[in-house]
Amino acid sequence: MTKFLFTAMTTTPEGALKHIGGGSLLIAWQLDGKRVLIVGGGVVASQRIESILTTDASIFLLAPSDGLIARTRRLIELYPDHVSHLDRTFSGPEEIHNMDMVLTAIDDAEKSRQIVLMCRAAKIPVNAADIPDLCDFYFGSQIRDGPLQIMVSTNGKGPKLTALIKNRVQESLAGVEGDAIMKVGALRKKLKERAPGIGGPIGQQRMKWMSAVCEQWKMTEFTQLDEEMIEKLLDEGWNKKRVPTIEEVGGYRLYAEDGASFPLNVGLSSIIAFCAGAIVTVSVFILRQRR
Ligand SMILES: C[C@@]1(CC(=O)O)c2cc3[nH]c(cc4nc(cc5[nH]c(cc(n2)[C@H]1CCC(=O)O)[C@@](C)(CC(=O)O)[C@@H]5CCC(=O)O)C(CC(=O)O)=C4CCC(=O)O)c(CCC(=O)O)c3CC(=O)O
Ligand SMILES: NC(=O)C1=CN([C@@H]2O[C@H](COP(=O)(O)OP(=O)(O)OC[C@H]3O[C@@H](n4cnc5c(N)ncnc54)[C@H](O)[C@@H]3O)[C@@H](O)[C@H]2O)C=CC1
Repeated sequence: MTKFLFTAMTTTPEGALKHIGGGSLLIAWQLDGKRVLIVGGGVVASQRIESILTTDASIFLLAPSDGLIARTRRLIELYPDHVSHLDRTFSGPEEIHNMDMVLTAIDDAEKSRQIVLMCRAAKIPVNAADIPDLCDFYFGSQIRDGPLQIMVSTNGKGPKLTALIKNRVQESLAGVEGDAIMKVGALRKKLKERAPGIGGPIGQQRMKWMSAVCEQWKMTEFTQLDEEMIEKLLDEGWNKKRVPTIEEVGGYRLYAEDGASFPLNVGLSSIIAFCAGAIVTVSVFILRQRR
């Protein structure tokens, strides 16, 4: 099945056309400086706050104090610069005025529907936790590691399964990806300084070289990059139109596999040291017993 989906994404347009419709657009929505209204203060609202806190949006949490669960209350206390509590029940269309996004998470389906319709009239994107059919977009199960963001969605068909599939994806990660991406980001920034310009032949060359480096280096090798090594990688690589190895830029090939959590050389020497220590301890113990 996975293969099938990949095929649809990567082969000819005719192949992709077979799978048109029925899905959602998966995008990373930038909310910097935007105003997000969350209506409700229960379990789902607290999850919504946590999701939106990963962005740079201003959150307005509209719910009566006596309906807040402890987690929501705590989030309001912890992040006063990001979350403003509006202590009341939803009163009418003026509540959505100037909002860029609205999320309802209330235990009142009729009110939720009314809020959605108000948002629709005002052209404000809206998610109603209890009415999938009326949502402009769905939430999904998320994995986050710095700039790495992975979302699993079943398009409203099986929310619990999203969490289980997310766990499987999480298990397949080495835990170094976020760090590696940060370093790749720093490398791309320096490359653009060295070879500036948007598009054109220089843009093509930059993309080709960056893609080649990403393909040939391991994730764990990227994590070693510091400013000095980045300069060397650009001197020896970009300037000479080739991809140097990690050793050539002053790093070392530490890991047997991307997922290995200890350096091979340190790992081996630790094992030898451990075995030697164990032999000495056992010998001393046996000698003492004999006396
Ligand atoms: C359509 C959608 C709208 C939206 O909320 O955006 C929606 C709708 C509904 N969920 C309901 C139930 C449950 N939702 C969860 C959990 C999650 N639900 C999430 C998303 C979504 N839920 C959107 C579609 C996502 C998709 O399919 O890809 C997750 C992924 C993200 C998040 O909410 O942040 C988060 C897991 C996060 C994580 O753990 O990683 C659990 C399990 C649990 O709580 O442990 C249950 C109980 C078990 C079950 O029903 O599966 C019901 C009530 C159904 C009823 O009354 O029977 C409705 C309304 C309905 O379906 O009518
Ligand atoms: N999308 C999802 O993942 C899930 C959705 N749900 C649905 O989400 C909804 C919320 O679930 P929970 O957070 O568990 O509910 P909850 O009962 O814990 O919280 C409801 C909150 O809404 C507030 N509220 C009610 N009417 C309000 C109004 N008019 N104005 C402002 N605040 C109001 C209450 O004070 C309370 O804080 C339910 O309809 C539930 O069926 C439930 C589980 C998962």
